[in-house]
Order: sequence, then C-alpha cells, then structure tokens
Amino acid sequence: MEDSRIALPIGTTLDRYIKKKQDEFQYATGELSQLLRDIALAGKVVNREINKAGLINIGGAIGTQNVQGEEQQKLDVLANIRFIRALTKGGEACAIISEEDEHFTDLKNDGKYVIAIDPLDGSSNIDVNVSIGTIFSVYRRVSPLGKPIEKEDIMQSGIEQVAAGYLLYGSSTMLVYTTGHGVNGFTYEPSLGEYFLSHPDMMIPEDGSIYSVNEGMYNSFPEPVKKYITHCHDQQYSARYIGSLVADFHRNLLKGGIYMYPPTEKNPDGKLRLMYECNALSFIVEQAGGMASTGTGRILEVAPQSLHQRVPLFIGSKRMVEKAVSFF
Ligand SMILES: O=P(O)(O)OC[C@H]1O[C@](O)(COP(=O)(O)O)[C@@H](O)[C@@H]1O
Ligand SMILES: [Mg+2]
Ligand SMILES: [Mg+2]
Repeated sequence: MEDSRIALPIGTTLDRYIKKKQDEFQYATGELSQLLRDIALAGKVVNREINKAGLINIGGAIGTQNVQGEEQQKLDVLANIRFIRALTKGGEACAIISEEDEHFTDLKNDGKYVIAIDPLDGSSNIDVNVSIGTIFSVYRRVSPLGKPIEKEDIMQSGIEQVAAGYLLYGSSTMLVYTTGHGVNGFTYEPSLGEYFLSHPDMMIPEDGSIYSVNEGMYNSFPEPVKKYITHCHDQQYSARYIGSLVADFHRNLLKGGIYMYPPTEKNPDGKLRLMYECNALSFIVEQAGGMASTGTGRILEVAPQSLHQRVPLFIGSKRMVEKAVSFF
C-alpha cells in the first residue's frame, strides 16, 4: 500500500500540520489534535505574560511554597492556572497532574486523556530574563468513562505516553512535540499569533561535545558521575548549563550533548521529577534518536510510585549517554 504520509514544508502552520497528520490516521477522532491545539493556545497566553514579566510586576516570588517545598513564583502559579483553564475548557483531558498541585485535578468530564505538566520550568530564571519553558506529557485514560478517575489512569509509566512536548520561551518561542512519529518543532510568530513548522523531523546528533550539569555540586555526586565528568574534561568538551531544563535540553537536542542531574546529598534521587519533567523529554529524545537513563535503567520504564517522584536523569546524544552509564 502506498505510504500516505507526506513531509510537510517548513512554514506550514501548526493548525494545518496537526490537521494533515490527523488525516493520515484513518480512525483518528481528532481529540488528541484538539488537545495539542489547547496546549498551544495556553502557550501563547503564557508567552504573552512572560514577555511582560519585567514590566508589570508579575515576576518574583509569591511567598508560598509548592508541595516540594520550592518557592513558588507568580508566573508558576499563573502558568498553572492558564494551562488548567485551557485544558478544562478544551474538554479532551479528564485529569491533570501538575508540579504546582499536591494532588491531581479531576476535571470531572469524559475527556480521554490525562496530562502531566510542569507549567513553568526553570522559574528561578524568570527574574533574570533567561529562557524558561513548559513541559507536558499526554496519556490515554485507561478506566471506563463516566466512572471516577482510577490510580491506573494517573500512575502510568512514560512508555505509555501518546504525546509529549515542551514550549521554550527563549529568544524565539517554540513548541516541540512528538506523538510517537518523530519530533517536530514550531516557532511562534507573535505578531501573527501563529506557530510555523521550523524544525521538521528533529534528530539529535548521535554524539556530541557538550555536557550540561550543575558542577557546583560535584563533591556530592556519586563516583561514576565524577568519573564521567573527568572523561568530559579529558575530551575537552564544552560545559553549558543554563539551569532551565527545557533550554538545556533543547540546545543539546539541536547540537548534540548530554544533560545530567545526578543524585546529590541534598536530593538523593536527583532533583528532576519523573512524571512532568523526565518522561516527556525522554519520549522526545528517544523519538529523535537519543537516549534517556536514570544511570541504571531506561527512564520511560520507571514505574511511578508517587506524583512528585524524583529520578536521576542522564539524557541526550546516544553515544554520550551510553558512555555516562557505562561508569555505573
Ligand atoms: O539549580 P539546579 O539545582 O541546577 O536546578 C536546575 C533545575 O531545576 C529546575 O529549575 C526545576 O524546574 P522548576 O523550575 O519547574 O521547578 C530545572 O528546570 C533545572 O534544570
Ligand atoms: Mg521544572
Ligand atoms: Mg516548574
């Protein structure tokens, strides 16, 4: 049978791209497409708020902490509200797991999808005008519609994701996502209010020469990580660390490299959260030909035990991640 999949040209709008991709699947109902549009729309709203952060006093701490004891920024809370509102109104999601909420939110509708989201990633960088992002994972609801949400709907491994993506609010704003058929990147044109396909079929270089880790914590890293960092020094790799996971990941996706957040004394399981940081980026990196590991196993196969669970993360170019985990 003839392959109906066609490569769409650079400059295709996100809406048209989503529609064309949906048409390639005979039994697609359009619900996932609508969900992606809802997320993209909320991303535009959050992008607008972020751009004004220095002007109208919406940067800065709010004086509260999230469930993990981290200081919440005004934009963390605002972005959370914007995404939850867009997903509630959109009607395709039945539940949302968010970094900013202790428990999942049951939207009490017949939506077929469960979303895990870090509404604003790298929020300590807001006040210094450095790139930040949003990270999301999409899962299919598994329990029957019309009944209460079950644990099995919420506590799914990354391998079950049907889509994942991120928004990067950087020198340009971008939406990068996968539905399990490769990774595509769209750049937002604010005066037109449209995302355009700018990075079709993204593939991460198999090898690279950038390593990204908070090296200030070197003394508390496990021995295998110290050894790998020595290897990076020996190879004279470039050290690049923004401190916004999305931005660090995006750079390495384009240029080749490895991002690491190992266990430390302060965070013995690493700092990053499995369900709304690591899983989405791991799905994307694997779709782009890269690799993501805890150091001892594939991130996507970790069975979640709690909503805000942390895991060590080694992610990026396949050869570099393989090398890093070979020290464990
Ligand atoms: O300052 P550290 O310990 O290097 O941590 C940086 C990491 O923490 C995070 O900021 C955590 O994300 P949030 O801002 O969503 O809490 C990552 O984006 C980033 O890579
Ligand atoms: Mg984050
Ligand atoms: Mg966050």
